[in-house]
Amino acid sequence: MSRIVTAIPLTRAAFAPFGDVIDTDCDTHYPINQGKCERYHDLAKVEAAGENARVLVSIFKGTPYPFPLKLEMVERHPFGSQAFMPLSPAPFLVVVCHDTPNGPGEPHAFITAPGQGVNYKRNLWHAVLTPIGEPQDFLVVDRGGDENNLEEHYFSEPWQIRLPA
Ligand SMILES: NC(=O)N[C@@H](O)C(=O)O
Ligand code: NI
Repeated sequence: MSRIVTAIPLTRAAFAPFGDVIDTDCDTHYPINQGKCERYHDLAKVEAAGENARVLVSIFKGTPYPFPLKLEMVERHPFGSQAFMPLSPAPFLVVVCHDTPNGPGEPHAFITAPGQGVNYKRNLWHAVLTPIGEPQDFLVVDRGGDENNLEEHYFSEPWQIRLPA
């Protein structure tokens, strides 16, 4: 079986089983501040569970990866969601897997549009933050708390993730 996956453009519909797309292409927006600001409202479901759970807001300064990407590992966060919102208008790679009785299944790869972010559902298998071509900073919203919130899975054989032509 080929272990090559080519990324497709990120859309709300395609990503819905995995989490939320964070962008302004939505109908949940309305003016605030006497019309001087437009609020794009409630774009992602933030989950934070466990003892002393709280929501964290952080900045990740990501280093780009070479492509095609050699995907050896995916991870998940059993106690919370994780959102990545780029602070610069460049695409990045999103790779997610459904869980199976034998661990993560085949990777699904998406390339974001410039300015699009994602929110991974709680306990979703995903590749680590993967900028493309240049360093990129992200605002990250995820969970803090007492329990260990990181589980890693190393594939028996790596996958190759390609960018669209
Ligand atoms: N470990 C960490 O904070 N980052 C990862 O969860 C990631 O998804 O990049
Ligand atoms: Ni993560």
